[in-house]
Amino acid sequence: DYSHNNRVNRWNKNVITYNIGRYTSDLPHSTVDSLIESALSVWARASTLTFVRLRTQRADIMVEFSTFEHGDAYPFDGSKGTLAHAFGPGEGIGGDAHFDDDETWTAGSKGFNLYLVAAHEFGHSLGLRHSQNPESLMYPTYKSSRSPKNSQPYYYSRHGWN
Ligand SMILES: CNC(=O)[C@@H](NC(=O)[C@H](CC(C)C)CN(O)C=O)C(C)(C)C
Ligand SMILES: [Ca+2]
Ligand SMILES: [Zn+2]
Ligand SMILES: [Zn+2]
Repeated sequence: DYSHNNRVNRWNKNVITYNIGRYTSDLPHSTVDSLIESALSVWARASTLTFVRLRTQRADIMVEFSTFEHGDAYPFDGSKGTLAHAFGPGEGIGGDAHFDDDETWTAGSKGFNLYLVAAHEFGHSLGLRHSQNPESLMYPTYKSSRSPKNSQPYYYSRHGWN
């Protein structure tokens, strides 16, 4: 299971902060910023959560691109294979989302679509596990064919958020 959940499985607040650290060189910073923001808005729409971006302070969700060994117990594996991972809600590394920068990150259908992968990772950052439903955003395998609109997480509408 790629969501390295710690024992807490929900944030105990509705305003979650995020901070984008090291960027990928595959895309302009502004494009990365907007794809990350769009991926978070998917979850904001499906819950009562609000996401606030911080620039200098440590945030609940630290977003970074890195390769191989990068300071946690889950080193990346070069091109292909694992694309990213994220930690369940909690202090410190809890909530953080890391993207393997040995992948080619795109805003379109080439390489790996950052919006789709980020939406999946932020699901873990909010405490969600994988779904066996191939149409779900939380399906464990990347599928570029998934159109963002029909992968709206129905989770909260069925289970509620708080
Ligand atoms: C193309 N490679 C894959 O499909 C790989 N899957 C992933 O990298 C998952 C992320 C995707 C679903 C965005 C890892 N994960 O669950 C993170 O939370 C493998 C299935 C090979 C592990
Ligand atoms: Ca990889
Ligand atoms: Zn996952
Ligand atoms: Zn990591």
